[in-house]
Amino acid sequence: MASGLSNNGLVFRQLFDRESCTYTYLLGDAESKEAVLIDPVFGLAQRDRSVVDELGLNLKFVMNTHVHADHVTGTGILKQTLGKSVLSVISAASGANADVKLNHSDNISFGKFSLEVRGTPGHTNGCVCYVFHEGRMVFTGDTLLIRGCGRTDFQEGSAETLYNSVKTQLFELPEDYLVYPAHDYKGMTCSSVGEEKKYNPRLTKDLDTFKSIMDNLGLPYPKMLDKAVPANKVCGLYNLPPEMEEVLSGSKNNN
Ligand SMILES: N[C@@H](CCC(=O)N[C@@H](CSS)C(=O)NCC(=O)O)C(=O)O
Ligand SMILES: [Fe+2]
Repeated sequence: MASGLSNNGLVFRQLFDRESCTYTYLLGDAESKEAVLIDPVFGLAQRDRSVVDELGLNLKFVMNTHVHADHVTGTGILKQTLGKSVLSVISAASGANADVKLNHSDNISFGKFSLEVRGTPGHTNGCVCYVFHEGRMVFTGDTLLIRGCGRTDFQEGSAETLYNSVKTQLFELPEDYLVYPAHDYKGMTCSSVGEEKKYNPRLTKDLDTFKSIMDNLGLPYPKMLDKAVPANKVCGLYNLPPEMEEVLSGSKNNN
């Protein structure tokens, strides 16, 4: 195996979308070549596909942490271009369509590795985090951001539920576990459970203060909200904005 590609047999890449500031994560087993992709973005499906191909991996699962509101998922288009052996994955509680619908404490395996599913509602009802114990990492979606957390003012959001999810499901993990969120807006790439327990300006507060912070974030709604949520309930393949439909018909022609 070429050096620099893997660590203890793990292949790991953090990929970024400049438009929505979304992180997509590729995890693979260098031995069996099985891999998973977490939170892909529609417009970057070709990039993701190239990385997977160049590293000699075979995607087994394309997974989402939740129904995203700010971008269309790349799940459907990747499935369409890579074939039926690639399975889409999201939580059952999300209410979205997928090949595999996860529940709390399920496991997703790729080669000799596996991800533990933890239900972490609050940002949305169907949010889950993926804990990768072998790598001492957790993929937190929009539940826990670096020095922040997902907003709770749409998509069934509840500040109290999110607070309890973080405290019981994430802050109980070992402090050295690295935190990999679905977004960062300030150029940060990863954190750790210990750092967030100590420095997160929202989640170090008591519940009432947290609720008041969340009630006063004053964030504009994501520009894509009305288009992204319905599209993401069906793997990002239907009810797409016209410019994305064009990409999709292109991908069919290229098959
Ligand atoms: N400006 C962006 C949307 C930014 C935003 O609302 N981000 C979400 C995660 S995507 S659902 C969020 O929870 N942010 C929390 C925070 O504190 O920033 C756009 O228009 O797309
Ligand atoms: Fe979100």
